[in-house]
Amino acid sequence: MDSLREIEGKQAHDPIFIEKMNKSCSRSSRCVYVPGPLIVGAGPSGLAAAACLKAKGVPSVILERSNCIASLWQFKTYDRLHLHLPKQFCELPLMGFPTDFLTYPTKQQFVDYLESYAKKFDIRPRFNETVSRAEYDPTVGFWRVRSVRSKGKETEYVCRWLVVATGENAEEVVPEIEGMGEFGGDIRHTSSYKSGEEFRGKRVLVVGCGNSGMEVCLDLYNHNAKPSVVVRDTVHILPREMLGRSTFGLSMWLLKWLPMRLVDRFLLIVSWLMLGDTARFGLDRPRLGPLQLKNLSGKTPVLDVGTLAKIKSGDIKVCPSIKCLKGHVVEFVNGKTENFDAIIFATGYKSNVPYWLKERKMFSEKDGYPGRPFPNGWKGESGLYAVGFTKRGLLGTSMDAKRIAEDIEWCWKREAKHHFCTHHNHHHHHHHHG
Ligand SMILES: Cc1cc2nc3c(=O)[nH]c(=O)nc-3n(C[C@H](O)[C@H](O)[C@H](O)COP(=O)(O)OP(=O)(O)OC[C@H]3O[C@@H](n4cnc5c(N)ncnc54)[C@H](O)[C@@H]3O)c2cc1C
Ligand SMILES: NC(=O)C1=CN([C@@H]2O[C@H](COP(=O)(O)OP(=O)(O)OC[C@H]3O[C@@H](n4cnc5c(N)ncnc54)[C@H](OP(=O)(O)O)[C@@H]3O)[C@@H](O)[C@H]2O)C=CC1
Ligand SMILES: O=C(O)C(=O)Cc1c[nH]c2ccccc12
Repeated sequence: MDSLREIEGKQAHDPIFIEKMNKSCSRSSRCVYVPGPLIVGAGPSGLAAAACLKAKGVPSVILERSNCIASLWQFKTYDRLHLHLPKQFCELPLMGFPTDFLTYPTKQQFVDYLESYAKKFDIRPRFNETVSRAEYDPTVGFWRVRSVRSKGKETEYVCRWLVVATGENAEEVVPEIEGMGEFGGDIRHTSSYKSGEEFRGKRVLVVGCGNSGMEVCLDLYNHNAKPSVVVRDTVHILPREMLGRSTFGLSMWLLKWLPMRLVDRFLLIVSWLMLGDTARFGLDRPRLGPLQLKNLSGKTPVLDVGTLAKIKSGDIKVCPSIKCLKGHVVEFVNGKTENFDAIIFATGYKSNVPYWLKERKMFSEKDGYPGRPFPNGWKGESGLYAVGFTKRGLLGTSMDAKRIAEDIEWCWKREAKHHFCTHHNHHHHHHHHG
């Protein structure tokens, strides 16, 4: 709140911006000028970008649709979730995890870490503000960002830099299946699955065998539910650890010395020794190796935390694609039918950027990701940036955030110098309140 008052204060003092504002803010909505970058999304990516900017003396404003930071982690993940990459690969820039965290921090530990991260860098997002539209206005050289609050109140923010941090998991993906509306049981996405507790004794069909689907199956089994999993395609399952090290860490280390093809061969051999031939249980492997596939298509290998053993023992059944639903009956594409009490879609997420960002160059309309491949997706034109769209988890987020802050700092300092000699110099004599 204080930061906003300050912005409005500055705006009120600045004849140039009042003039621009009056000319352009034709809508009845409130208009706010943001002197630094505007960041959309207060997940790890938005926080990392704000912190890196702050460390370089650049103030920013974050708009977040939810009522707290890291809403994906706080509201849309299950209870038993831990980070599945070791902690050193999940730290944000400028502040490490506390030393007492174990290798794979719990989701609560990760959320606590993010809270103290926000506190340390004095990041106070504006909550309950959903960005519904953002467009570059070439006549004034600024981005116009419209946000909607709960009572339908609109604000138009005007800024020089726009940082997109809405994430790869902004909206749930649920397939259309014939008869879905009339299914007799509980039907939901993994984003609203908390624990197997409420499924005790129930027959549950989990659709999708990514990391979410596989772990939810195990959780259901541990709560004495009867889980089955739909596997429609090939999948790489790797043990989370091999040779006493994390598979991810070991892979990163080997990639320093060996080509990806050989590291993949190594991963597949060790996986075969540890897990056996997964195809025997209905889990065929893709033709490409796990790292090559991740690199080319973004498809993440499943890091097994015990699900495979339950598939082997027959406690978790593997099913083919669903053909249609009728009452409590699920018909599969192979013609077989089976009764279920609940269906959980572990079918993943998608970006929501094409819904609100009116821009055609940087982001692909099709999938809502930057068009340029890693590591060059972070920068667009006219002060547009993206953080956290690398398909490389929090490691990718950190890289993006650092680069963006460096880029904006350069521009910001140059502008500050320029303004200092002209009509904007009073900005720099203002004191911060609160
Ligand atoms: C179950 C699960 C486990 C994961 N585990 C790991 C892991 O162990 N290691 C790892 O590196 N990665 C992991 N990931 C990947 C995950 O993407 C990152 O951990 C991280 O959450 C990405 O941060 P982000 O800020 O980019 O996106 P998010 O965390 O999704 O944050 C984006 C924020 O933007 C907000 N937002 C969206 N649209 C708008 C809008 N229009 N207006 C305003 N605000 C908006 C959202 O409410 C949200 O708070 C996991 C993901 C999931 C789903
Ligand atoms: N412990 C951790 O740290 C965890 C991390 N994660 C991460 O979170 C992100 C999201 O993971 P997740 O939620 O698993 O989503 P993913 O997108 O990774 O997986 C979705 C799965 O659903 C399948 N699928 C999609 N549509 C259908 C359909 N119509 N019928 C059958 N299957 C379908 C996909 O298979 P197909 O290949 O055929 O498209 C894929 O296997 C990932 O980055 C993941 O690694 C998730 C859980 C735990
Ligand atoms: O949790 C995810 O899916 C991530 O985005 C990070 C990640 C998990 N497993 C991986 C394997 C290779 C590269 C990134 C990841």
